[in-house]
Amino acid sequence: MAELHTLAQALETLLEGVSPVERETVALESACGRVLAEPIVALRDAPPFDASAMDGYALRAADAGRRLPVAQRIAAGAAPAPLAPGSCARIFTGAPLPPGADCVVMQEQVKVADGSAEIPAGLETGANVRRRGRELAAGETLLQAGHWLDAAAVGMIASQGHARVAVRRRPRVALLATGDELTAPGEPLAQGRIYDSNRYMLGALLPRFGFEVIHSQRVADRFEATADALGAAAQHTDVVVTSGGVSVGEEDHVRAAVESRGRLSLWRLDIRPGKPLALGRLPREAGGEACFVGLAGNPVSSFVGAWLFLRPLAAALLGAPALAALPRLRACAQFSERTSGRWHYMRVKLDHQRQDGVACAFSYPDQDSSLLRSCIDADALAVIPPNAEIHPGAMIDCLLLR
Ligand SMILES: Nc1nc2c(c(=O)[nH]1)N[C@H]1C(S)=C(S)[C@@H](COP(=O)(O)OP(=O)(O)OC[C@H]3O[C@@H](n4cnc5c(N)ncnc54)[C@H](O)[C@@H]3O)O[C@H]1N2
Ligand code: MOO
Repeated sequence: MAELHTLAQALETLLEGVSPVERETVALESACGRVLAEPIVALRDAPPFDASAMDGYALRAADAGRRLPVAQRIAAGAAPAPLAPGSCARIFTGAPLPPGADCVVMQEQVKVADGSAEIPAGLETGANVRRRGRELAAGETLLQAGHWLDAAAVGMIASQGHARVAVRRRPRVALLATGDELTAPGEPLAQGRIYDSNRYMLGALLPRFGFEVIHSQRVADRFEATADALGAAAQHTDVVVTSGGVSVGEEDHVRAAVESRGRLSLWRLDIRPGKPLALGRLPREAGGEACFVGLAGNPVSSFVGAWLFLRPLAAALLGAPALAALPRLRACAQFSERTSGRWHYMRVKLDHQRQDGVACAFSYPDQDSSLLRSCIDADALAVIPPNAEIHPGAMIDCLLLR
């Protein structure tokens, strides 16, 4: 029997020679979920001027404790005149402080009559003022290349006045589901057949990792059909992903098809689920190669394999090293498990409230790799070493599915 490879060996094989894809420029409105291709450097201080943090009155702190004439009214967006000593200005939240003023008092603390304001004593310089450059100084690096853009990052880029941003293009994937038993959802189900769920599950998961699924099809369990589909799928893609057909049965043609059209680099891992996972490369006629990832057909094997392999592959293709590894969390197991000679990746639900701030991990009761239901609501994979026995209360490593 062929040797079982470790996850680390497989990741090294998969990522060898993989470099980031080209860049493109996109409108900020569609930048969320994309990865920066170059750093964002602050063009200007943020805030760009000293601004009032309250609706109230701007003045010199040294003039506090007196009645001051209200010399001007400054709304947000205005360009104020200098403030003479011994006077104050009506001001609103977000409005620029007039030159000369150094603090703001909230209007609730001020009595106004006949055009002058009774200012309480004891105001400090800087009170209720958002200082220029408090958030960001011009020239400072706001975001590094490789940063995955979330809503906050998109907002910060907008706050610097950029309407477009340089990102990595989405790595392109072709998804092939092998299996004569597979029927497309929506079609009648004949005896002995099942609906194809992997192609839909993977088609939903991969865009979350940053991929663009440009091709998706079912492939019959025949060597020629599999080889032709693999060869064609590689031509315009960065990655070809298959599900099923990588095990040892006579109907499993994927490995032989990869060998005939490209090269198979590694097969079979010491993990459960996902043991028969296969990796390789498929050449493109125009030059270069597509990465090949053959996920085991059991739905959970495909799901777990995608998180363990396609997420780091996306990170490498996007030049986003921070996304390469799933975040780890120690949690307190609330279940028993005896592992085989393989590393088990159990689908668990975490409860962060349960035990003195320690997260508790609840496993789906039936961890068979055919049951995709075990992945619903799973927020982590509990990683249990080979030949181990886990009991409730044991502290275990979990990989967060995000
Ligand atoms: N004699 C052995 N048999 C098996 C071994 C082994 O080592 N020796 N390994 C088992 C393990 S572990 C797994 S995992 C599976 C994986 O096999 P394949 O990758 O070849 O997958 P298939 O045989 O094509 O399918 C397995 C299972 O999953 C269902 N499936 C496949 N594709 C889909 C899809 N798109 N949507 C929904 N369900 C799908 C398929 O109907 C099968 O039930 O092999 C074991 N056997
Ligand atoms: O590796 Mo299979 O994925 O155990 O069911």
